[in-house]
Amino acid sequence: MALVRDRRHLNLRLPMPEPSERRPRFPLPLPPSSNPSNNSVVADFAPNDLETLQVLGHGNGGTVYKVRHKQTSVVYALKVVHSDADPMTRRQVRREMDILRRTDSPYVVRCHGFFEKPSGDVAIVMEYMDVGTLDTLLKKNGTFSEAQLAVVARQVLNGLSYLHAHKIVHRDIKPSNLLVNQKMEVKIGDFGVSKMMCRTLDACNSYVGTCAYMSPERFDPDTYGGNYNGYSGDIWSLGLTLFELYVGRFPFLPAGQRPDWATLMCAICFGDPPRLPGQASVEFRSFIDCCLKKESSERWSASQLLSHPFLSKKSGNC
Ligand SMILES: Nc1ncnc2c1ncn2[C@@H]1O[C@H](COP(=O)(O)OP(=O)(O)OP(=O)(O)O)[C@@H](O)[C@H]1O
Repeated sequence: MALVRDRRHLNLRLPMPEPSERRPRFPLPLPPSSNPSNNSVVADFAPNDLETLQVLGHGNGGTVYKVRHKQTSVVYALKVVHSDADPMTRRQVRREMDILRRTDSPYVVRCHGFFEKPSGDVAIVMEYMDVGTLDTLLKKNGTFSEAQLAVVARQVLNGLSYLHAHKIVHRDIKPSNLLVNQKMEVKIGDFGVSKMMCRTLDACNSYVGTCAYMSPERFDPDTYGGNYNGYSGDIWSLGLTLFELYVGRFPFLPAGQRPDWATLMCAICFGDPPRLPGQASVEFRSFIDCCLKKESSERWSASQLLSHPFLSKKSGNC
């Protein structure tokens, strides 16, 4: 049985090693991007260029700091994975670097550079998102209105549409991986368990990511869509994320119930998709239904959802 790490409420990860991805460690500098037209800025940073201001958070992949570039005073977020991290965590941060250096979208958190310290610590310099995550906002301000969710959904779908067009599956869409800034821009972050699909029929390992947000076909590919390719799994996770931001709690479990892996898996695979409360509009209900189709082949794609009527709701600040 997979290792279940229950670090905090609803953050159940199933970090299974992926045999196809057991690549040897490579020293920095990283291999060049396969996309020569990529103009995302991956600058030269040295550890001494940056001054640490505060800790922003801890994830499975390491610690994220708010830092300031000493010469330019520009503030960044610095994700550091320490040299003593387990091999899987180090593999994840290298995968995250590999993906971030290939992405260039206003809807994906921007990467400004990488470095490896002589101690073996590996660091990613990222754009600083000064509000935090959608999870932070939910805890601070309470639930989101439909108009706010339409704004969030449009931005995340633009990000997913970009990633999927570049054959990148995120595999861990959830409120704490969607970053927000003061301009109310929402960007996809944390690519630690993401995957670049090299071939059209590449299978996607089912047991990575946060299991609470996993789609039925990740647990049971034969019943819910056969060849699991991952793209529609990101849409399921987005549907659950928006649902949670609307009702203020994770949809599959009664309020206050502590989740365990088996209960969640049964609810996701054998139960009906969750239903929004009665006051939800027809458009929102339809949008969530299109994301939460249990049969993965019936789920709408990111580009289809971008033309769903729910997204034309009048905008509202997060
Ligand atoms: N670019 C960023 N700007 C501002 N804060 C950030 C940024 N990236 C991450 N953070 C903060 O650091 C925290 C930890 O991020 P990290 O990506 O390491 O893990 P996580 O997504 O919270 O957890 P997990 O690894 O379990 O998914 C985030 O929850 C967020 O609060």
